[in-house]
Formats: sequence, C-alpha cells, structure tokens
Amino acid sequence: MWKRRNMWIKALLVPDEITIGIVRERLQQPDCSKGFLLDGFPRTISQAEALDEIGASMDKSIEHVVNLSVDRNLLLARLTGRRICRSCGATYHILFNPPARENVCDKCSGELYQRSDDTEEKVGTRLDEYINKTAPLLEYYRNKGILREVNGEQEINTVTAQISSLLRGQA
Ligand SMILES: Nc1ncnc2c1ncn2[C@@H]1O[C@H](COP(=O)(O)OP(=O)(O)O)[C@@H](O)[C@H]1O
Ligand SMILES: [Zn+2]
Repeated sequence: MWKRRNMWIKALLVPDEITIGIVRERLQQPDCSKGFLLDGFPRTISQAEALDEIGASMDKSIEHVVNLSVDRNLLLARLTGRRICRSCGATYHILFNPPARENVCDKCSGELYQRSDDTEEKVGTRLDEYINKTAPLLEYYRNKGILREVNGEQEINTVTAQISSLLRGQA
C-alpha cells in the first residue's frame, strides 16, 4: 500500500505486479462475464501481456483499444486546470468547464480541490512515463489489428459519440 501511494504521489506508474493483481481480481467478478471496459490499464507491455493471459483464462480477448490523441500542451492545460468536488467527485475545469461559483460544486455545493498529481511538474512526469512505458502499446495493439484512433481534442460530446459508435462496430 505504501509503495503504491508513494508512486502515485510522485506521479510514477505503480509496479506491474500490483496493478495486474488488482485487475485480475476485478475481472473475475461476475459483472465482468459479459464484457468490460478498462480505463488506465494496461499502461505497460507487461500489463498488456498479463491482460491477454487473464482474457484467455476467461475465454475472452480484447476487442477494441481506443487511443485518444491530444497535443501535449493541451493535455497540460486540461490537467492543471482540472478541479474535483470533495463531496461528490464531479469534475470541472477552471477555463473549459467552470462552476458557477469559484471553487464550489454546482451539483452539491461541495468544495473543489486540485489533485496533487495535477500540478505542472507532476503532469510533466506523468507524460514522460506515458512516452517511455505506455506509448509502446500503440504498436503492440496496432500489430494485433485492434487499435482505433479518436481525436481527443474535439468536444466532449463528439469524443463520446465517436467512441460509442466504434465500440458498436459502426465506425
Ligand atoms: N495501469 C497502471 N499501471 C501503473 N500505475 C498506474 C496505472 N493506472 C494508474 N496508475 C497509478 O495511479 C496514478 C493515477 O492514475 P490515473 O489514471 O491518472 O487516475 P484517474 O483515472 O483517477 O485519472 C498514476 O499516476 C499511477 O501512479
Ligand atoms: Zn459536488
């Protein structure tokens, strides 16, 4: 637990054996038997290989991998401006989706806070981790023929619509 927390605070990826164990256990729950959607996993080649094995043991395989591409500076702006409600978890952005009253949640009047890994320095570390450890997955899944690309710089509604139509096999 400590190790995991420290890595998170430093904005580094937590060790593969920890995340793989969490995902393996979760995917064995009955609600995953008809299918599941993963966000933020796999983030390394070893995680992807482990996911293939977990899938094989369930008689399943990954059908779609969606790559949302966003320019580095826009990602930096999106993350450093993100604010989250302490009470209900709603997400805002100081410029792109501001609450009606500064630092107050529109939905529940809770207080908004900034995630400790959403500072400029930590976002830089997270992006470097992405380039070094996660970007190689693009090639991994392109080779399997299941990589799908969506332009993540579009509006939220457009991105959502494009992802759902490609998951339904319509894109
Ligand atoms: N697949 C993963 N492998 C290793 N570490 C991970 C993984 N997913 C999340 N983490 C850890 O958790 C932190 C926060 O993950 P993130 O996906 O940004 O959270 P959220 O989904 O809340 O935005 C990462 O910086 C990393 O330390
Ligand atoms: Zn709230």
